[in-house]
Amino acid sequence: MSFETHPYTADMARPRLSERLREGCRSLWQRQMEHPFVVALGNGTLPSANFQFYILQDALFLDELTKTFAYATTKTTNHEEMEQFGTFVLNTLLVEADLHHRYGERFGLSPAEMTTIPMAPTNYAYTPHLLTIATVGTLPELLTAILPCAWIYAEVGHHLLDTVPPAPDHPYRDWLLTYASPDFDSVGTWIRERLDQRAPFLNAQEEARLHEIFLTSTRYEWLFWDMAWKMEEWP
Ligand SMILES: Cc1ncc(CO)c(N)n1
Repeated sequence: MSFETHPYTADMARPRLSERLREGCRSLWQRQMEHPFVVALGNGTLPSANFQFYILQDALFLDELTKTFAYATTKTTNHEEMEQFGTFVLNTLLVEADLHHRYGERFGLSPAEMTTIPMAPTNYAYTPHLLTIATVGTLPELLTAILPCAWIYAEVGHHLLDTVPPAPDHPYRDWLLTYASPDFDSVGTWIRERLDQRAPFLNAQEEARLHEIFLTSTRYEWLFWDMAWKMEEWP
């Protein structure tokens, strides 16, 4: 029986699954906002070498995130979901890649040149975490693995914009406006809705696995800021 036809019996007193997942790593979420890379990105003091490192790594990351969304289309027969995952594929390529290419241009790099840079260690570990779940995991597992990407960036974007409204000449203004936008919020909101809708059909073991996956992705999101702050290198 599919989740669409099964009666949805939400326990109103209990926080939603997505809230429980975030609550499980609350302090690490808070530490994302306080990471020196994030703070400096927000107030515009981040050295351009760090931002350049970050954008180049993130362009590589987004290619793998696009593939993860593409795999998601194969894990559902619900047309609305298939369409939304397809939209995420396109938007990741068009909206975010456009942002990256504009920054790439500022650094004098063409889109092709941007992909010749090798992945730094953290990126090289994070992306297979997503792709493994995308290929062999269930749809709730996939949704959980990508949720911190969407949710943390929206929270970071809003947090930074609220803390220091960026001046017109803020060097990272476009980045801040992209991730603090209602369009970007809707990505995380939609993923949470779909996951929460499936929550009543998961057993304790399956839910425990989701906590593990969510924590791992959240850890990698923190490490990604840290990678760019330290301009992480291979030995
Ligand atoms: C590492 C990382 N996580 C999440 C996002 C948001 O899409 C991004 N651009 N990069």
